[in-house]
Amino acid sequence: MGLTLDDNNTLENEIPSWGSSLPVQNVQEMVKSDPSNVPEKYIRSSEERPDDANISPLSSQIPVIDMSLLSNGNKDELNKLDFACKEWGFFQVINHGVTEEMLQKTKEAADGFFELPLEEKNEYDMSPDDIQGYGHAYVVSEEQKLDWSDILVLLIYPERFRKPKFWPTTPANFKTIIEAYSAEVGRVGVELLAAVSLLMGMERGGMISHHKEVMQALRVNYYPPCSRPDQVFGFSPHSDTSSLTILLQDFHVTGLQIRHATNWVPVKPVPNALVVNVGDVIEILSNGKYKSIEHRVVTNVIKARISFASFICPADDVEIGPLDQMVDGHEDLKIYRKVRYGDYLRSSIKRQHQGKAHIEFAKLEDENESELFDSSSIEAIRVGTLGIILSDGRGILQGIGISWFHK
Ligand SMILES: O=C(O)CCC(=O)C(=O)O
Ligand SMILES: [Fe+2]
Repeated sequence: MGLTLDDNNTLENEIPSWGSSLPVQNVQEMVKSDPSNVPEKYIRSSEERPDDANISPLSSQIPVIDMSLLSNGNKDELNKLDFACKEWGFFQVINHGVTEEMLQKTKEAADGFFELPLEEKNEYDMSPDDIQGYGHAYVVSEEQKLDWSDILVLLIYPERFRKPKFWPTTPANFKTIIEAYSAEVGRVGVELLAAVSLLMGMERGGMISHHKEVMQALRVNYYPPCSRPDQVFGFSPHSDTSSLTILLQDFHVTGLQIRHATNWVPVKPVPNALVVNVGDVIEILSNGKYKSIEHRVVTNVIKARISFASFICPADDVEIGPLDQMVDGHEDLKIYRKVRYGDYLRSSIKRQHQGKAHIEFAKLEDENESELFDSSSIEAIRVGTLGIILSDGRGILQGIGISWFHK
């Protein structure tokens, strides 16, 4: 097959590939044909299920950040952001400048797409080697449990990475609206990263330059109603591999829950607010000071829910590791190693979502574990030695010895 130039004049095979997901049944269609059916593949084990006993009443304590104050350099608001990123890893943003009309139009565009007949939506089907398009993500084995949702993933920035074949042409204004909304979200992301830069001891532009070229991806999540919301997840517990995620959620249907201590806190919609969370990149750069919090989505019996997750990420070849100023120059305090962002992202996409397990890729050996094996704390008895003595013929001997010990 020859190379094709797309609408952005990019050779399609110059667009990096981040991974793929196995094709699975369309959930929206499954519910349409039999609303009471919940196949075994979606039913979680009793230890894993959404459990009402662990639901926290602290929803109203999730911090609300006023972006207009933040942009005007208000110190109290900056301190509030510091607290939010440290203690919650999640916050809602108000006065962000994205108009109510735009939020509404964005939701209508997605409603219009998901209402299309399956055959039409399938024109945007993810190809087997891609995570862009209409389908599912993080399905890596035939055995794993599945999420009660369908998704549409689009790479927005850099523009040359877009694949127009995945952009719905119905509703007719889908592209214009999603582009306009995403540009606004990009602006909010830059503003928030400027504030985070100040908190991490940099100039306002520090984080953005650290990203080299911001990559922004959009995942539109569609969660159909489910007759057994107590047994399934709309989205399995996970943390995001982004720097920041900016989420537009349904203002009437609650579904998102975030981990706080040992409980799960529902993120109750604040009208016209955007929900923002710290992603793994900021957790790694800040050496764990700012937390990329595990979150999950639960379903309900009555109403479908749509959310728009915009992921703000660094360029593929950016090295991410704890910034020196976050450990006061103490190398030994670093809990993460330096990794190439593209490698981090790819290693996480290869895995099934299992909370924060994927961040291990960037973890240095656990301090406590290494203490456990500190030789000074072990009284060992040498039980054997294997030695090899080599002579170079001039009487100079070299020895190699391997000893084994028993405590
Ligand atoms: O639907 C939501 O509220 C959250 C979605 C999410 O966590 C994600 O897309 O990464
Ligand atoms: Fe997420």
